Amino acid sequence: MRVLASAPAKIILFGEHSVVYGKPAIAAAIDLRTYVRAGFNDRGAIKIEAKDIRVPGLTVSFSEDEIYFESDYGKAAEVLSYVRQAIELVREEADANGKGVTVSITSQIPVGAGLGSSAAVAVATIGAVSKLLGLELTNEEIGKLGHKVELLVQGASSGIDPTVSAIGGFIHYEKGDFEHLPFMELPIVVGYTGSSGSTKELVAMVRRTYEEMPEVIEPVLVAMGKIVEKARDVITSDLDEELRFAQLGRLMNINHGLLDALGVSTKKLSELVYAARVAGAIGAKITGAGGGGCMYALAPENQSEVATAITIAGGTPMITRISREGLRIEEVLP
Ligand SMILES: Nc1ncnc2c1ncn2[C@@H]1O[C@H](COP(=O)(O)OP(=O)(O)OP(=O)(O)O)[C@@H](O)[C@H]1O
Ligand SMILES: C[C@@](O)(CCO)CC(=O)[O-]
Ligand SMILES: [Mg+2]
Repeated sequence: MRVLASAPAKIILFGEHSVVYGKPAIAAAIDLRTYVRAGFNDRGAIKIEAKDIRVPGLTVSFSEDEIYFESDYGKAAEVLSYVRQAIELVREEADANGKGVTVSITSQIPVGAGLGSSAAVAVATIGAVSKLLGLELTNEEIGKLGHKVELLVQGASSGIDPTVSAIGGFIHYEKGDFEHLPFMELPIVVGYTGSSGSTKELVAMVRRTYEEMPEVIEPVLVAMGKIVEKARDVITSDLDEELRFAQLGRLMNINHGLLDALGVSTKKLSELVYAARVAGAIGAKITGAGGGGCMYALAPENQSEVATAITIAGGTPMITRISREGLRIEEVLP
């Protein structure tokens, strides 16, 4: 038997980092996906084939008649830890420890770019392997297992990324509980800096600053939580669209300033944010953990001008849509 599953990327509209401290956040699944194919092997081993991930530390040396491959095995294992933990958790749930499982991954999501590649790969792996092992899990349960994977690998995770990747759509999230917000088409442009940041390291960096000066950082996190509540009120209000976008844009700009204050912006991210605003976006901010990765801009009138400005500033623009669907079983073959 073989199973193919897919799970989407996400953007965090408001509330990244503060959500790790129990504050609310708003996120949406977007139409970039990670695909995981799972099957059995008879070696009793976990075998992972990850086609889109570069393994750091691989060295190949050539001599007259031999080719040597040398690899930093520690780093290779670390890079695959989300997938490995996901498979181990499902094998445990299914009482199938020791069962040989092979997974093969292909992904459209840039890695370490704030678009939830870690959550999508964990959720799609859990989806494919649970189906393979005959476990009946709801998408919500799979999101919770994805959260466990992120906690095991990163040490800290709010769970918002695996939740939105598993269930899809547009959500308000707080301490493990989520609520679907009314669906709205968001005229956004995502701008990718081309560099990556590790969520594990960025979350740990914010934690260190918080522990050094809680009296300074706590009010920043509280303000971020208030931004999210205000944004939810705007999204669910019956104000006309123009007014709603104008208010959301201002809230995005304030949220970006506070993320910068936490130290998770970079020169390039801020350049893309300002380039988008100058080109007419009504709001722009980092999305995800920062330290590189992506920003997004709200541009109801002029998505293509904003995309061009992001390109001129050295970024890669992506015009994406919200994905109503989360985890999807694409194919089950006997
Ligand atoms: N296609 C993939 N195949 C295997 N592992 C992947 C894949 N995509 C992501 N990962 C794992 O996820 C890690 C990146 O996760 P990280 O949380 O740091 O960034 P992100 O999820 O892309 O961004 P954010 O958490 O800010 O939304 C990679 O180093 C790798 O371990
Ligand atoms: C930085 C963070 O808030 C969002 C990463 O997409 C981490 C998390 O919520 O687990
Ligand atoms: Mg991640």
